[in-house]
Amino acid sequence: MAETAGRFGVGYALMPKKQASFIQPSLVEMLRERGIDLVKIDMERPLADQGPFDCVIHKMYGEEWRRQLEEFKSRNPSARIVDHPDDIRRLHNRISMLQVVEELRVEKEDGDEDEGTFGVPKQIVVYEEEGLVDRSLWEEGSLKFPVIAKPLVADGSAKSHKMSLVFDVVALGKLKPPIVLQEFVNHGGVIFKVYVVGERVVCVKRKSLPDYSDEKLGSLQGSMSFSQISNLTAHVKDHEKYYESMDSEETEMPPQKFIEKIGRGLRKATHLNLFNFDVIRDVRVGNRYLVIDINYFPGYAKMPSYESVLTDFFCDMAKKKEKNANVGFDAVLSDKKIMKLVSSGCYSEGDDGALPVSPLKREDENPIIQV
Ligand SMILES: Nc1ncnc2c1ncn2[C@@H]1O[C@H](COP(=O)(O)OP(=O)(O)OP(=O)(O)O)[C@@H](O)[C@H]1O
Ligand SMILES: O=P(O)(O)O[C@H]1[C@H](O)[C@H](O)[C@H](OP(=O)(O)O)[C@@H](OP(=O)(O)O)[C@@H]1O
Ligand SMILES: [Mg+2]
Ligand SMILES: [Mg+2]
Repeated sequence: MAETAGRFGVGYALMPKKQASFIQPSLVEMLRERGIDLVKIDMERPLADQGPFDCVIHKMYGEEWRRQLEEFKSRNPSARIVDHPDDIRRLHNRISMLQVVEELRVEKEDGDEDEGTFGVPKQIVVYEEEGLVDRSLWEEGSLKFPVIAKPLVADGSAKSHKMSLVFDVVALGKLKPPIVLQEFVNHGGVIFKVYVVGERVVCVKRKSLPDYSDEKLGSLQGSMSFSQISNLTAHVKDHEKYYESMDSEETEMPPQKFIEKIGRGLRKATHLNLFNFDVIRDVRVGNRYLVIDINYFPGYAKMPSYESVLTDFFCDMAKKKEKNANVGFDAVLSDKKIMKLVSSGCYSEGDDGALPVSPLKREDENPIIQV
């Protein structure tokens, strides 16, 4: 790797399809200009022998990979792992995935508009086939049809996205546990996909399943299968055009501050930096928002301005690294190093507090040790 002094190295471990969608030349170039080098990790060699990396990003699983990360971290304690397998694992089970939402509390601040409330749809998990025809589920009114049947395991496999909208008990009996039965909530045919990248929260609209009126339901039987209906899959080539069409969609966006508070609350609760969550607005209660899905390391390239959002994320990390490298030593960075930091592009003149120490500012305040 080229001269790394003053640069910030990011190693990535992604499956080929994910690498093709996420590591785009536009991202590599924008990062390079800001002093950040994206380097592919060779999965055939020990991670700890590669680098140097200030940060490792990944969407890989398995005990061997976890061991590699731990070995790398033990030899590079100041490097960041984004994100830790233990924190990602919670999202691989559709019950534990949404438990963090149920436990989340969001403070209403003075002056906040009436943002509404949030939660998750009613859902149960069925582990055995006999549980699928247990009349008590329906007689107590704990759930009502239609329900969405979702695989309990959300591990990124095609199988984990295979779902069905179930209209009656006969269709339930054909499902294969373990399975989550989640109440279908009419939401106006539009879903809000909320991308979180560190402190950044970006909400976009996507097409979703349509609403089902009572009379329509009266004529429906059995079930309807679908998969990744709100993902911008290959058939949507022109993302920009798609977003323009969705912008003209009259469904109102949720209050941005409210969504940001939920996104930042989930980030704090899960310790994750790279995820998105799907939100639907319950048409029965205009300002009731339900989180139905949380995804680790989603399709960021589908997010408008993904390059600059990801670049800001890595630049924030690079700034923190420089600050940490100097905190406690009252070090004064030489002008040369300051210039190198500024030239690396992650800092700009006048960044308030961005530079670890500013000799001019610090000298004004109090004598500090020269290094
Ligand atoms: N409780 C619900 N009520 C109404 N529609 C729902 C509900 N749950 C899911 N859907 C619809 O089904 C789609 C897929 O559900 P979900 O997002 O849970 O699946 P997924 O396979 O994890 O999707 P992704 O590609 O986002 O990972 C949603 O985008 C939405 O259109
Ligand atoms: O439209 P988005 O960005 O939400 O689509 C994502 C989807 O939400 C999941 O994150 C997928 O990952 P898995 O759950 O692991 O399958 C992403 O697939 P990927 O191949 O990009 O990782 C979708 O892009
Ligand atoms: Mg989803
Ligand atoms: Mg998902």
